[in-house]
Amino acid sequence: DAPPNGPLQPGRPSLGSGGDFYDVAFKVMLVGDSGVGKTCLLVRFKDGAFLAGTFISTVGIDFRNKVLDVDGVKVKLQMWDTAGQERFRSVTHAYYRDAHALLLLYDVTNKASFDNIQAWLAEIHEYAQHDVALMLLGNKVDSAHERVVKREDGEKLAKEYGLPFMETSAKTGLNVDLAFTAIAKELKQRSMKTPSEPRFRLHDYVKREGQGASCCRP
Ligand SMILES: Nc1nc2c(ncn2[C@@H]2O[C@H](COP(=O)(O)OP(=O)(O)OP(=O)(O)O)[C@@H](O)[C@H]2O)c(=O)[nH]1
Ligand SMILES: [Mg+2]
Repeated sequence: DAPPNGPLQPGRPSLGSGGDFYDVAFKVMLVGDSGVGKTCLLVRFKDGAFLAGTFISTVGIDFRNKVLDVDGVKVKLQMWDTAGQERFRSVTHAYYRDAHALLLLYDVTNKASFDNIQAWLAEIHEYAQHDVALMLLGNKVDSAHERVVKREDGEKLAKEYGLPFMETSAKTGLNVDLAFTAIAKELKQRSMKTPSEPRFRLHDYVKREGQGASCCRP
């Protein structure tokens, strides 16, 4: 139900089919290995809750909407929660093309999910728009004892590919709102033709606002 993302018309919000008013809408897709916490991250952001207990793997693709107020502009994020399982890959490939932003997740307690990031990036390169807004997230940082991927490893990989990076926890909520807000700010800025406004810098914003281990480094 998202309208085409034409120029903003403040004061003339669109009415979504769910009865939600918004000025501009974007599609954000979550990708990464099965079990890294994509669905939990989305549920945490949307409902402020954590899905503990039995892991229910996503089948195909799922949708959730949320309207955010970004500096006085109502930004609707239509969020696509993809299945990480290999057997659904052909289903999710079809959605990449329409995504304005991608959140690429790995699980800091699962080395394989981190090692697979490069394969995910290759897939993104193949199927997504070349200018898609992309952010790397290392999830489950609440599980300190099970951690096998160091924060520095995530930072290094992100730097190598020029990606903004944060560690998150769907369980505690750490940096979850921030990740989606940062993406919304970036997309809003890109869609607005106001050269007078200082350019929003996703990298700097995430670095400045992100919480976590950065507090403890020298
Ligand atoms: N400790 C901890 N557990 C988490 C976190 N996020 C998710 N989990 C757990 O990890 C498991 C997988 O989470 P999901 O969100 O369903 O994973 P997914 O990436 O959507 O997996 P697929 O749908 O198969 O692609 C569940 O048992 C969650 O409870 C987190 O931040 N911390
Ligand atoms: Mg899922």
